[in-house]
Amino acid sequence: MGDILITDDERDIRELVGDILRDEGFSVRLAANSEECMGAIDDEKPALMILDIWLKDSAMDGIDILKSVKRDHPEIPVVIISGHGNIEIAVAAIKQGAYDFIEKPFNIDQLLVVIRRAMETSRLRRENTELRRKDVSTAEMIGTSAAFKALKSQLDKVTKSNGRVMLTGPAGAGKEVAARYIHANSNRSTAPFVSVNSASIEPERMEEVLFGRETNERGVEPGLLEEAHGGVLYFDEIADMPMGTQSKILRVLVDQQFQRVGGGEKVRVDIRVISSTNRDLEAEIEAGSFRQELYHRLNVVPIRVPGLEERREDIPELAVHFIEGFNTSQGLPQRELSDDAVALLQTMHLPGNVRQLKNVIERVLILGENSDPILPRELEGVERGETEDGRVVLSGALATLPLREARELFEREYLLTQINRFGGNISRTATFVGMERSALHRKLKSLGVVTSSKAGSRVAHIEDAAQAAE
Ligand SMILES: Nc1ncnc2c1ncn2[C@@H]1O[C@H](COP(=O)(O)OP(=O)(O)OP(=O)(O)O)[C@@H](O)[C@H]1O
Repeated sequence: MGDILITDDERDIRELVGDILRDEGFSVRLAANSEECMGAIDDEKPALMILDIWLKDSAMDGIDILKSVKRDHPEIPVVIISGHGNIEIAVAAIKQGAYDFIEKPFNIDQLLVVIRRAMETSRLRRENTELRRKDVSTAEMIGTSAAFKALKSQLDKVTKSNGRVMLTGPAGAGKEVAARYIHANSNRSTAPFVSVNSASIEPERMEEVLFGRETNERGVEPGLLEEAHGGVLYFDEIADMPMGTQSKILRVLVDQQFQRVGGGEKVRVDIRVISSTNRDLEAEIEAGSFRQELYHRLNVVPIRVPGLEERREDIPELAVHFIEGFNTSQGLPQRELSDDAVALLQTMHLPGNVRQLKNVIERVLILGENSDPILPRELEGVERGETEDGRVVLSGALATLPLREARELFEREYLLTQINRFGGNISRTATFVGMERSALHRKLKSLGVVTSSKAGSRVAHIEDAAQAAE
């Protein structure tokens, strides 16, 4: 967080305010006239300004400085100090965008209250802008693989309806992104998208958070259900919802109304519910930890979000998207990816899916070298099974096998990964691995690797495993 810039031509006042704010834990800079003040802003943008209206021996007075700051840095809150009886000027300053004003001689407690409030308002404003930005970017769905196109066309079919959707798929695969996509393309897009992370709310507070509260002292405090009115309520990992809350949500879905905690009146809301899980809810029902009836109510349109494993072709496009995103949002370097780095990303084990890919990219941009392009060595060695000096680490199983079997095991894993990386396309795989197409076919056959269609894209797997699954 930046500091507070105090501009006052009266040395005693400027130093006194400075000392008090320092004692309160703020860092401060002092300016005696308009030149020092503008110079200090150019050096480093302050988090807040305290500005005297009358400045002796200055090219600009306080109002001129205020106008210039509001034009160039509208986000900096400015608190004006005005002389006693200068109310009109103070009001004019507020019209020019000052956050508040205090009159001389002022009481220091009063000044501290105004400063704290101004800091808090500006923090909330920043967070809001951040959230809006996040909202827009999370509604973006990047990917062109067959599996991803199949997902998108399923999502497109449900945007216009009001049907409850249950998104399933592994952690970090993009279930929330898919839910936001439905919302952004539906006729509810101008109403809120409210996300409920069932795991992060303490079970005993769950009902208050969802349904809101009514007390004599504080009146009505709306919950997330009311906040989502007209829009979408997204239950992230629905399996984490406590059983008691599950019954209450079920009742809301049946009755279309509910009561706030401590309240008597029935509240009606118009919400579309989208939920997600990476667990097997049918097994949770069997185990008695999820209500069957709620499952049926929520699972009207089930949609599976494929893990990154099934759409490795999307990795280059996603990686570039994240590099650009981190450049815009955090000013991280805009770097190119070398072909080898792309190949490595596409073959890496990424159990955390798109989220993990995003983290890998962020880490490289923060910790990596500052030259172009990004090289494979920057993408942590351990993730490709190598030690720092580039030697391959043998897994326990591999190390105990004779060479021929070990080589077979390696070849099978290697080719499976490569085929999946190229979306099941044998010609492209053959070119990359440096084999004739027909030789590759023979090799795959001898290793028992087959390809088949899954969710619209071709995936490779081991023959026996496929048969076992059927
Ligand atoms: N298709 C996509 N395009 C761009 N970014 C994506 C895409 N899919 C996922 N992401 C990004 O990956 C991260 C994880 O996505 P998201 O939170 O939607 O996953 P999730 O499946 O809901 O995860 P969890 O199960 O852990 O809640 C987010 O930062 C999101 O922005």
